[in-house]
Amino acid sequence: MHVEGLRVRRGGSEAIAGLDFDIPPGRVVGLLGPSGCGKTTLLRAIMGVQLVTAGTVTVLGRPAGAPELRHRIGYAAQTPSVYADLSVAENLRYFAAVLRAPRSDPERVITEVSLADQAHQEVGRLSGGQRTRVSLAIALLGSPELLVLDEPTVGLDPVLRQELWSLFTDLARRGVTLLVSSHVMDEAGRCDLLLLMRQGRLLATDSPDHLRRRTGVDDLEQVFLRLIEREGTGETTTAGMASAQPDCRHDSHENGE
Ligand SMILES: Nc1ncnc2c1ncn2[C@@H]1O[C@H](COP(=O)(O)OP(=O)(O)OP(=O)(O)O)[C@@H](O)[C@H]1O
Repeated sequence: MHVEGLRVRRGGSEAIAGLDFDIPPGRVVGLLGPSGCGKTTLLRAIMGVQLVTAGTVTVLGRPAGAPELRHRIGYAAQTPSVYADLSVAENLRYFAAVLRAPRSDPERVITEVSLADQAHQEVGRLSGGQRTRVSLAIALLGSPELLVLDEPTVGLDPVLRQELWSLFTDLARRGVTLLVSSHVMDEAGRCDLLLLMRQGRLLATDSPDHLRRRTGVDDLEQVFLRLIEREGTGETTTAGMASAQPDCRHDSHENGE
């Protein structure tokens, strides 16, 4: 994925104020930053559903929003788009048919998001965290090459969060690229690469380990604060827009971008 000179205006102000970065395939990439910093807007631009003021977004070698990308990208928005009056399995079967995903996919993805026990429950009667997982399961249908997930772990207990992050790492090992937004810093440490955003700009694009080394602090929340301080003193330019470093690679990368 390649983003260059991206600018977006929303509600009369600049939600994205000039972004440039690359995401190599087969990584778990965390998009982190405070509420309102532009994470959802960036994800929408990557999905091709956001009007942009300037810049280009290239996804899997095609312009964002190109029709042929529909079957190659899985997207779970922050607000789950699922049918409340259908069961989990019925929702999955419906979306699998729309996406022409393999017939065995609903069962597979229900297990992957740990919803097997709720498969026959109406979605409207599930908890918020369970509904989010239905949305995530839909994004996994058809085994997409890129998964774009907007805050998929909100409302989940630590055990489920851990399970989902293991699933993300597993998928990346199989060559899937994951872009996952979160404002929970303890999740940042699980990513191969972090995009740290603030007020529509990137503070840094780097692996958690490099960021720790660069700032001299271990806790990623403190790393973020350090980078903000440095930005105030004009030091962040070196904190840079580098792509993923060699030591944050997974073993296999089947998908070229
Ligand atoms: N529908 C909208 N109309 C106008 N402005 C919007 C709209 N949605 C978001 N914005 C503005 O765009 C900016 C970026 O919002 P965005 O939703 O991308 O942030 P975010 O980082 O995803 O926040 P959160 O973590 O709270 O979801 C904010 O200033 C917000 O007020």
